[in-house]
Amino acid sequence: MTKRIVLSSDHAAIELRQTIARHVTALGYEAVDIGPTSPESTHYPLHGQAAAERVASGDCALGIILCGTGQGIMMAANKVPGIRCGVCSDTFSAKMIRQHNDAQILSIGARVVGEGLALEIVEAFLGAEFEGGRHATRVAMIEKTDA
Ligand SMILES: O=C[C@H](O)[C@H](O)[C@H](O)COP(=O)(O)O
Repeated sequence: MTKRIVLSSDHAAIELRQTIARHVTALGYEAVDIGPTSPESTHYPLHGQAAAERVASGDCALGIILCGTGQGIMMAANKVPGIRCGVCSDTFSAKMIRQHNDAQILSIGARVVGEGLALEIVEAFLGAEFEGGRHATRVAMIEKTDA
């Protein structure tokens, strides 16, 4: 089955989010872009939580969220129980948040990284798998704080 990837952002990242959604589709995933589409100012917590809920419910396997810095929307997503989201501005971190932290959601700052790097960050995140082992022990320790 095609992996479903949810995408959302605030107003600061609409164009980059749409570019990433097209790239995700070209890579063979199903992009579930939940908007917004209007350039009007909006509130990143709404969009971070909405994407995180799609992942937490199992509707989507992974997520990619964006705001100006990637920070605010990441903070909002991480408030949803069971969600692990990291902000990445480099490909190494994007790979490692999958391999070591089992992050289901990648956050990117549209005012921080350019389009070319953002697409490479997305590929690094989607192309990596959780390694388990000692990392699973540590992720379980994070999960305990949700209980
Ligand atoms: O972490 C928050 C994000 O970077 C927001 O995208 C940013 O705060 C929005 O700022 P403004 O309302 O000035 O466009």
